[in-house]
This record gives sequence, structure tokens and C-alpha cells, in this order.
Amino acid sequence: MILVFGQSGQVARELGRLIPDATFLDRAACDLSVPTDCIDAILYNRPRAVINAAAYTAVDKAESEEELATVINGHAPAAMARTCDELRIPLVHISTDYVFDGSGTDPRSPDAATAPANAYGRSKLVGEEGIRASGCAHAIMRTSWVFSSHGNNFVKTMLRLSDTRDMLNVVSDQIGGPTPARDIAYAAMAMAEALMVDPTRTGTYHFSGAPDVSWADFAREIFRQAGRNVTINDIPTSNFPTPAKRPLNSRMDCDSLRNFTLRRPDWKAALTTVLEELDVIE
Ligand SMILES: NC(=O)C1=CN([C@@H]2O[C@H](COP(=O)(O)OP(=O)(O)OC[C@H]3O[C@@H](n4cnc5c(N)ncnc54)[C@H](OP(=O)(O)O)[C@@H]3O)[C@@H](O)[C@H]2O)C=CC1
Ligand SMILES: Cc1cn([C@H]2C[C@H](O)[C@@H](COP(=O)(O)OP(=O)(O)O[C@H]3O[C@@H](C)C(=O)[C@@H](O)[C@H]3O)O2)c(=O)[nH]c1=O
Ligand SMILES: [Mg+2]
Repeated sequence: MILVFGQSGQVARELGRLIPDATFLDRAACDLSVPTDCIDAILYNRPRAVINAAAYTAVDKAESEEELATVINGHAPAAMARTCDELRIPLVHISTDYVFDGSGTDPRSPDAATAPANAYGRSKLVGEEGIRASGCAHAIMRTSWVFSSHGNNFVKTMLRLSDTRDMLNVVSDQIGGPTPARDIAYAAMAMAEALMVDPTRTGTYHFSGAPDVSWADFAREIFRQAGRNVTINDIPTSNFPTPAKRPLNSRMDCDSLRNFTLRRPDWKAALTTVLEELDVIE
């Protein structure tokens, strides 16, 4: 059996479709703000592999709740990893482009220096470091700009705003790869399977949708496909103040995905499917 932390989140829901026989732990079954509960959950379920799809993902709110975010995104995954090491089972964990400072314009490779610019990014980095220190077989999959038909994401925010607005200001100087949650679920499973056979594939991998675009370009493609007439004004990040600072360059070098015969997903095609699921298009 595969044990998944998370049930209602974007990636957890897609894992639910892909591997319905897995055991999914919602917050009531295991609250990550109590890391020892993660240990108990793994020992109780005795899985073949663990996928952590739960996290504190409210980027702006994390600025005022960094301690809680650090327990959920940092200490809980570290506790999972130590238990996975004891049981000699692999852990697949999902991390973020926000562990980088976003300087420059080149795609970041997995071994590039981390330097998070916000509390959420720092909390996710604590998780990465705890997992590496545990010695367990693991894949840390860094992804970015996740979207799907469930939960909160940029696609749903844009569609909601367009109900009342025909013009939106969207930042055009943050560049990254929008990533379909469905493809993340598939990749997480591929990594878990590979690690069960060959734990030496342990490492940190980048997985983001192609091509890289700005949030403004992403918004334009959403409304183009949705057939909605919404004007997107390109604005610099400085004109969209938020509590948390976001990296400008979220481009990720995903070449090492070849280790798992995976490739960057085509986010525009996946967006069509998501808009169909949302009944925005037929
Ligand atoms: N969303 C994005 O754009 C990106 C996400 N990631 C990473 O991908 C992973 C999956 O993200 P995504 O699916 O979008 O996340 P969501 O925000 O959609 O879901 C987060 C999940 O974590 C659960 N959760 C939050 N706090 C706790 C807690 N204290 N105890 C137990 N469960 C908790 C939530 O449960 P509940 O429903 O009960 O709140 C929810 O199921 C995360 O590791 C995230 O950091 C990486 C890059 C981009
Ligand atoms: C709603 C809105 C947002 N924006 C900007 C703000 C921000 O820079 C960008 C995206 O907004 P979001 O709130 O979706 O961004 P955010 O929640 O920061 O998204 C991040 O979530 C975490 C969990 C990750 O790990 C990251 O990879 C990334 O996906 O768009 C506009 O410019 N105009 C708007 O009308
Ligand atoms: Mg958000």
C-alpha cells in the first residue's frame, strides 16, 4: 500500500484518481502541525512508500505564521523521512520554486544554491533539508505554479475575477512554468515506483510545465481558451504589493527527469482539460 499525506489538496486529489487504492490521510487523520502524528501514521499503516502531498501553501499568510508553516512544511516531512528510513521505504516529497531567490534569467538546476525570499519558501527548505539529513530513500520534486480543477489556484482565481471584471492587472516580470496537478501526481507515482526498485535514485528533481511564461501570459491563455474577453494589463511586481516577496525567475532546469523517463508536461493542453472539468468549456 502507498500512504499519502493529504486528501483534499490539488495534488492529493489527483493522486486519488490515479491510485485510488492508496491510503489518504486528511487533516483529521493526521495533522502535520503535530509531527509525531506523522510517525505514528506511517508505523500504523506500514506502507511500501510514502508520498507527502500536504503542506501549508498560503504564501502571504505564512509571513505572519512562519512558526506554524515551519512545523507543517519543515518538521513534519523530516519526521516522515526519519520513519521511512527506519522502515527502509522511500518518501516522495513535493517542494517549490520558492526555495530560490529568483535572481537572473537562467533555468535553475536542482543543485543550484537555495535562498528563499519568503517565509513559505524558508519553511519548505527546512523540509528539504530534514529529508536529506534523514538518510531515507527519497525524491524531492520541486514544482511550481500548480493548477487543477480543485482547490485554490491561479486559474480559478482568474476565472472568478472575470465574473465581475473585464480588465485585470497581472504581473509580467515573474516567469515560471505552470504545472498541472495531474502530471505531478503521475510523476510522484513514477518516482515512488522507481525508488522502491532502486533507492540509489534518491535526489532532488525539478518538474514544471512547459513553456515558461509570465503570470500575465498565463492569464491571457486562460481567457483565450475560456473564450472570455478579458484585457490583461502587464504590470511590474512593484505595482502589485503583497505581504510575501515572490521570486522573479522561477524557471527550472528539468533535465534530470530523464532519470525517470519523465518530461515537462505541456501546460496549455492540460489547461484545456481543467477548463472542461470546470464546465467553462465543452
Ligand atoms: N500550489 C502551488 O502552486 C504549489 C505547490 N507546491 C507544493 O506542492 C504540494 C501540494 O500542493 P497543493 O496540492 O497545491 O496544495 P493545496 O494547498 O491544494 O493543499 C494542501 C493540502 O495540505 C493539507 N494540509 C494543510 N495543513 C495541514 C495540516 N496541518 N495537517 C494536515 N494536512 C494539512 C490541506 O488540507 P486541508 O484541505 O484540510 O486544508 C490540503 O489537503 C505542497 O507540498 C506544496 O508546497 C509546490 C509548488 C507550487
Ligand atoms: C490575483 C492576481 C495575482 N497576481 C499575481 C500575484 C502573484 O505574483 C501571481 C500569482 O498569484 P498567486 O496568489 O496564485 O501566487 P502564489 O500563491 O504565490 O503561487 C505560489 O504558490 C506556492 C504554494 C508555490 O509553491 C509557488 O510555486 C506558486 O504557485 O500573480 C496579479 O498580478 N494580479 C492578480 O489579479
Ligand atoms: Mg496561492
